[in-house]
Amino acid sequence: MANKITFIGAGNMASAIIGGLIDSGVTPSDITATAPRESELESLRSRLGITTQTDNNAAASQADVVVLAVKPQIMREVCEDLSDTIGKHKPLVMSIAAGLDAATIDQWLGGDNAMVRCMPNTPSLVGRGASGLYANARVSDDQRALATQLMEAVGIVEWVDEEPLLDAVTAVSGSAPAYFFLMLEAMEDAGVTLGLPADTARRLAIQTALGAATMAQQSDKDPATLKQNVMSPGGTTERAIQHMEDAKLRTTIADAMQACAKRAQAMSRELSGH
Ligand SMILES: NC(=O)C1=CN([C@@H]2O[C@H](COP(=O)(O)OP(=O)(O)OC[C@H]3O[C@@H](n4cnc5c(N)ncnc54)[C@H](OP(=O)(O)O)[C@@H]3O)[C@@H](O)[C@H]2O)C=CC1
Ligand SMILES: O=C(O)[C@@H]1CCC=N1
Repeated sequence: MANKITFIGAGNMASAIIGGLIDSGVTPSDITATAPRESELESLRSRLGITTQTDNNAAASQADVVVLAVKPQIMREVCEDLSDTIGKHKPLVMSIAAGLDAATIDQWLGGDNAMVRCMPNTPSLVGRGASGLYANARVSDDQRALATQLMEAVGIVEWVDEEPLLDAVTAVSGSAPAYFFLMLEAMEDAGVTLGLPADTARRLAIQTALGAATMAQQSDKDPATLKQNVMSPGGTTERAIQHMEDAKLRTTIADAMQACAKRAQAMSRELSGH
């Protein structure tokens, strides 16, 4: 990938994608990241060898792809400040912000931009990311291929044809690493209550999560069948799963994901004003 990529914002999500891109073979000097504080950039520069800048416009003016990776709440201010530079150079603009639609960001950038909205997740850092992508009508086939290539360097890519579906992607994968981390926390705590040392419980729970996800990915059986295969009639797993069903764990998960998608929609209304 010989394109110059600039990340506006160098926090958790940008550094996860950048780390994954470098591991996948992208030349560090082709990547620039910006943030207001030199102290935050210094550690990224020394750890990853990328170029850093505190000046968003200077960084964007060099780029074929500008990835907007700041918090949604400051996106307007950042975009309005970048609008002249983006208007002049017309890079492909990718936003990874939750709940901010492409048309609003395009308008803040001055309009008529090729925009890809992307909902990535933090496992991008280890090449196991999952990203949902949506392109506006100005994105060319080559730019679409470039966005795919960029995010496939750090995981899998699923394109959606309708932009609101990105709120569903946020619920299913963008926010979802946190659901699994919560499960790991709870399993470690319960393992300790049952008498295991914390580090032993943590290692066993993590390996089991990895093993189950790998089986689900590689098997031709669906998750329900794989679950059934662990459950001997009258055995231990059946008792555990029955407890989860009685406690309405499925409903809790469904409600949590609805709340996640609704929050993305509400953020969009709050921040775009429509
Ligand atoms: N974290 C996640 O799992 C995911 C996040 N996202 C989206 O990614 C975006 C970033 O989230 P996340 O990485 O978690 O947030 P962080 O707060 O970790 O990162 C935001 C970055 O933007 C920098 N920043 C602040 N103001 C400016 C500015 N004016 N110009 C340039 N950079 C600036 C911050 O610097 P400083 O620290 O100095 O303020 C920081 O480096 C959000 O829009 C979020 O919705 C999407 C999917 C998953
Ligand atoms: O919590 C958030 O708002 C961001 C978006 C998806 C994951 N983290």
